[in-house]
Amino acid sequence: MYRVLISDPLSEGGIRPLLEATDVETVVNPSLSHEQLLREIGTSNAIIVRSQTQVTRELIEQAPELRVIGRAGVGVDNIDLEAATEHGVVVVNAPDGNTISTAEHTMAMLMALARNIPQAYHQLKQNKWERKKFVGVELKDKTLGIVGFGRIGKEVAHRAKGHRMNVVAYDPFLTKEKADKAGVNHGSLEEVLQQADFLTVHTPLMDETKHLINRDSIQLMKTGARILNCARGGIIEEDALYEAVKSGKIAGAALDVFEEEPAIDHPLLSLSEVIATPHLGASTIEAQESVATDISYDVMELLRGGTVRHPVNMPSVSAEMMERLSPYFQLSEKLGAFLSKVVDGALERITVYYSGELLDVDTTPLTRMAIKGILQRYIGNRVNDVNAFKTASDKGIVINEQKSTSTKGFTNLVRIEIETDRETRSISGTLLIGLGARVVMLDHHSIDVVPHGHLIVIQHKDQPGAIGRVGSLLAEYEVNIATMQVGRTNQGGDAVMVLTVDKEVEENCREQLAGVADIRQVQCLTL
Ligand SMILES: NC(=O)C1=CN([C@@H]2O[C@H](COP(=O)(O)OP(=O)(O)OC[C@H]3O[C@@H](n4cnc5c(N)ncnc54)[C@H](O)[C@@H]3O)[C@@H](O)[C@H]2O)C=CC1
Ligand SMILES: O=C(O)CCC(=O)C(=O)O
Repeated sequence: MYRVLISDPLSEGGIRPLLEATDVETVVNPSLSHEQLLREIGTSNAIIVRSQTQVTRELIEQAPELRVIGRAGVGVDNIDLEAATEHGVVVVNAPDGNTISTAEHTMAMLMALARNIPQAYHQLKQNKWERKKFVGVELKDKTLGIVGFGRIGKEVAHRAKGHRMNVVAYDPFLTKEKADKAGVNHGSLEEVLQQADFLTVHTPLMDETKHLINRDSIQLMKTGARILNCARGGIIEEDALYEAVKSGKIAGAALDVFEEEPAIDHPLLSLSEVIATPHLGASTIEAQESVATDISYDVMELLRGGTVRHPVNMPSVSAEMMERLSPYFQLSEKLGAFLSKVVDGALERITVYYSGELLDVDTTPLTRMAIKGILQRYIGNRVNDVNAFKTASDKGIVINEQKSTSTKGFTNLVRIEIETDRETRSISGTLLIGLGARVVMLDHHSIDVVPHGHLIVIQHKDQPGAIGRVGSLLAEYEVNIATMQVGRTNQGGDAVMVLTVDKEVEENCREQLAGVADIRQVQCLTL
């Protein structure tokens, strides 16, 4: 049974899949104190939040069972991604469901800002019929500068064009060609700032975007321009905006978000030119139902061992690529686990080679599984596919990935090589259609072994009688041999025997096997 904690208000309809799942216990409590939250997360396998709950390192460290943090929305700046990754916790968001609502909210703010609607409404409610004071500006033929041309930025552009505005956008991923296709002008950040009558930001809040719009950038803007922020507080430097509005450089601002929320008694709110909403961009029935449904499905999918569409702290793989790669996940992990259990010494370097069908695909997810398989021997399930690379690099292990044209006659081949301070060993495996994973080489010996169950790997000298002696000894310990493979380089030379047996081999038995003439090393492993 999985335990999922929902600590922010989420649409009831949206979380129905979770409430109805027979393998999930869902705890919904959006008003937990900090102490209660620490206690509740301690036994949860997943937590789902919006923007209120701060998923801090402290919280993550209190949650030994936590596997997933689900964000019902886009921004993940309230989640300590580094701590989540370090602890192998997958962070997943639901970025599609609130795009339209946030773009529509931005347009509502744009129009309200241009026509002073909140201010005029406020006066009228106080029985003051003021008309002269609230003369606005038209949007038609004005330039809307958009910083951040992702999902929301694009939807805002589309709507602004409906108002016959000129749109100029800046985004590091926006090329002139893409801008032409979207019917907007492409500019540098400086150009967007210089040309905008209205400037709206739609980037995530990250180190690179913190105070992206600051005193210096505001100086580049036209006097009398207006600024909107329906993305995140902190993208615009609040003190600089305050001064710019106060001085008349900026004619007005519309803010849905603040550096610190809830924003109560905020200096910007004291300015009549500043209109504001309390982080309502995504607050529509449709958006809330949509993000809650998306995140409920993805959290359940992850807990059940599946894959998700929008992982935040691991690279997302397209559905098509996932279909091609997923059969190799187990092969890579098992090869890694196998090799880690026979290699001796402190790990220094892991190199994974791919060939055949795997030559032209991004094999990073397979390397991640291989590393996970290897490191599990040393740190158990503290390593997983989220933190595999980070864990390896924290331990000073160098990871290499290489494509190779050497297929050894197989349609696909994964070869892992581990270098330690004592030796270098390698294993190769392939995926046989309809038959599954096979180990086809251990070091330079050809074998054919299913990487599963209890295995005995014996390094020996190729001499008559070696196999018989091993068989007799195992029989004495009532260990039944299921399969046996022998690989050798040349007659009378080094050889390897890999046996699959029906039960775990006792240490006594292993020691006696190791004492048999011509046997150099015996290793027992379970995969
Ligand atoms: N007010 C609200 O309730 C809501 C706010 N948001 C905020 O809006 C943000 C944007 O959401 P989406 O459009 O869905 O995200 P998105 O990921 O589709 O788009 C963000 C864009 O910002 C661009 N970007 C990143 N760094 C940049 C930089 N230095 N300069 C210019 N562009 C940069 C990215 O390349 C990307 O194209 C979210 O990160 C979230 O913080 C999202 C939903 C609701
Ligand atoms: O959950 C909310 O209402 C906030 C939405 C938001 O800011 C986001 O999705 O980034």
